Amino acid sequence: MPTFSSGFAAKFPFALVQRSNSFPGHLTKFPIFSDKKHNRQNLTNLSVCLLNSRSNQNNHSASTMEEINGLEFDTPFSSETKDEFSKELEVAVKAVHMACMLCQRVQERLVSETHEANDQQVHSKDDNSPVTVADWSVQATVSWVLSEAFGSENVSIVAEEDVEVLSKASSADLLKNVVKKVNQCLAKAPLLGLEAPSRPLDMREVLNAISRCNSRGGKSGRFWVLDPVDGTLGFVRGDQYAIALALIEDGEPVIGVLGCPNYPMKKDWLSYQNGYRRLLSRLTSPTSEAYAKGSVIYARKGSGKAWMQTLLHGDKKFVWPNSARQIKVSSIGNPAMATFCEPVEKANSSHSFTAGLAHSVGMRNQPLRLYSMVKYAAIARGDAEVFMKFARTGYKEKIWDHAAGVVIIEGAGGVVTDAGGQPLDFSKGIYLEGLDRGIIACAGAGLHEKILSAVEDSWNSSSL
Ligand SMILES: Nc1ncnc2c1ncn2[C@@H]1O[C@H](COP(=O)(O)OS(=O)(=O)O)[C@@H](OP(=O)(O)O)[C@H]1O
Ligand SMILES: [Mg+2]
Repeated sequence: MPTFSSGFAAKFPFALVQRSNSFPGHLTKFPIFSDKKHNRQNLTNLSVCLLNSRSNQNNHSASTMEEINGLEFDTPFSSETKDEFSKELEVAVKAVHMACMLCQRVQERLVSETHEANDQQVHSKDDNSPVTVADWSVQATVSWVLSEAFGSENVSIVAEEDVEVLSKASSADLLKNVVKKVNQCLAKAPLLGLEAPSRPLDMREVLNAISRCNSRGGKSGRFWVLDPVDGTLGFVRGDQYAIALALIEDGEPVIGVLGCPNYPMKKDWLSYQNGYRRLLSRLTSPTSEAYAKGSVIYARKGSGKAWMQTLLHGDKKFVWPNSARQIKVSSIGNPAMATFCEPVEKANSSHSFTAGLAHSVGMRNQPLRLYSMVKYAAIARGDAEVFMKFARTGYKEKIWDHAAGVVIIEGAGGVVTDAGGQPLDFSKGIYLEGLDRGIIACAGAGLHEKILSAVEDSWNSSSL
């Protein structure tokens, strides 16, 4: 049910409301009141509410967009408009909420422990990238939840982690810790309306849940894609990270869910990279509104919408779809006002090339450097206008680092392509095969075109 601020009601005095699902159907004008009670009476049983904007929706002033972004909808999928993939979406969102709770707990400990204790929590994979107890625990938890909901024979998952390190004899304590975290997390399933296991899972069952995620993707059929902790560096540094889950059908991502446990409620806090948590706790009290952080963002392909929910706290129950708020990309099209985001690590994307591109299109703001797919979330929430990533030649982007983000940005009204303007191809296995140079996501088509042509102009003279 939407609620409206008095400012919004003054600007948009009525809503066009559709009584049936036959779009555009019979539209009726309903006055908008600034109090919940009147709107509730007015809008009960009405399935679609089209806001009567006096101006073009894509052309709102910043203050108007804030007000639209601030609308509370607690029924993104009403019973009358049940859509394809609605059960998949519901289960995926709930699984990601659970994963967020698990990660928050692990990160709290990681950042509060001594360096020596931390060394035992962070492990190295063969490629030297870091992995923590949270990566395996989230992968086991999400795999178990999806298998329970849809039957393990129907669930195919591509995910980042395997059980190689965990299965070594020297990893016995680590495995015990993972099993403990998974069981603690699954015990909370009833809070989300999901079933908890009838008894705690044992080591074998946890290892099975992790290694079940061994799909290699492909161009036909349905599979899930999971990055249990994206931005592991940010995670271990007490900074931004994300849990990313997507569903791919016949090579196309159809559902995207991003858990962003440290996404601050205030946009300004996003720019404090490194030591984000320390800074936040120094400047605000844990009870203040600014401290409140964390969201789960999701979208379903073709719905033209993206949604955001705040994280669960304490023993509060979650009743789907809980309180979801629609999010939209920024309406800023002028490069001089736009902000671009990019990976924190120079090794993951050329900062000098993106700085040159930004300068040539007239972007003047400092880049927002964020770990993980929180960058996709920032574009979808309207907190930045452009995301660019240009990895070194030879690096192959993985599908789990992008699938959820693409669905969400598109749902929020933005555009994501490679640097040649082609959609990302999720149908070729675990890599984004054929990716042309880099990834460019934008709030609007105008900015996107400008950056694509800047890439064409400067690529040959770059060292990439
Ligand atoms: N060399 C290189 N170039 C480009 N990308 C790489 C590279 N190495 C790894 N990765 C993948 O990038 C994921 C992290 O990307 P981010 O955008 O979060 O980078 S950064 O940490 O902010 O610098 C990271 O995801 P996680 O491993 O889940 O953290 C990797 O999948
Ligand atoms: Mg990743």
